[in-house]
Amino acid sequence: FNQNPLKAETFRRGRGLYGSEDGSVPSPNMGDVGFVLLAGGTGSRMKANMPKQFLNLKGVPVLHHSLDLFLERLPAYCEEQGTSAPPFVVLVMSPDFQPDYQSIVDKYGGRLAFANPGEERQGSVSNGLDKLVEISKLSCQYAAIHDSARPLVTVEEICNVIGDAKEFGAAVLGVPCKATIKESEDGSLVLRTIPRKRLWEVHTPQVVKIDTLLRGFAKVEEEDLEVTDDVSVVEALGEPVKLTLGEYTNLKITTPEDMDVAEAILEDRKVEPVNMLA
Ligand SMILES: C[C@](O)(CO)[C@H](O)COP(=O)(O)OP(=O)(O)OC[C@H]1O[C@@H](n2ccc(N)nc2=O)[C@H](O)[C@@H]1O
Repeated sequence: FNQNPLKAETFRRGRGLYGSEDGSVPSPNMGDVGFVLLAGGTGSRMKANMPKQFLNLKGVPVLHHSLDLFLERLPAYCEEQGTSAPPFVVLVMSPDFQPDYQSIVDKYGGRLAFANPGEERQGSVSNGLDKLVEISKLSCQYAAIHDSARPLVTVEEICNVIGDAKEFGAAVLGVPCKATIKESEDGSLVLRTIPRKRLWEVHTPQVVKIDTLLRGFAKVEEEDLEVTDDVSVVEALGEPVKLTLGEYTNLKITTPEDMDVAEAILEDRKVEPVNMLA
């Protein structure tokens, strides 16, 4: 890599090796894509006095990074490209915090709506999806579900994953696993090692046809399956899910040290975080 700066750069950015040859970004029509932004967790692993989506990341709450992206930066990019912007964002948030965010909902009149969280992430997605179907009056064909705990996702990644969902019906951002992963039955002894070249760590947004998601949720409920992400319900139906190469930087804030890493990554970027409540 030292002798080949281009390859080193490609590797660092996670692009090119597995992604489009020329590194071009598609400009899919997003006029039929609704976003469900999940901010309904309690963040117990963070050991903070408030849920992690409200912690301060480079001057603004973690959640605001995604709100600004979905409500401002992505629509601006779509306009620049001459394509339709995503028309709706559903913000899944505890009723305890909704009054603090009502002014943003009012500001984006009709484009942004609240939904209440479920007990688990899956329940929050289901509530968000119902709200999206209600406010979009069936005009959205696709749902892009995003964890507010992933504040570093980029416009480029979103365009790529939406482009793939339009082609395959469902797509998920992810990166090839860097670590060797062991499976254990009892949490003590190794059962086996899963060949690393088959493993991907997946991120969000996960973009799925709404009608497929609704069918998948019905099946998951019927068979009492446990799912920790959204495309799992598509897998449960036996339908294809495209892996869209994302960036290693799209990390999920889970434990305190993730905040420092996220802050350092943001330092490197030109985007100035915006306080959406200001
Ligand atoms: C979808 C993936 O990101 C793919 O890697 C993960 O599987 C998600 O894993 P997870 O353990 O559910 O991650 P968490 O960080 O606890 O939650 C992800 C996001 O869902 C939201 N969340 C969680 C639980 C819940 N009842 N309602 C929610 O809206 C959290 O606020 C967070 O923004």
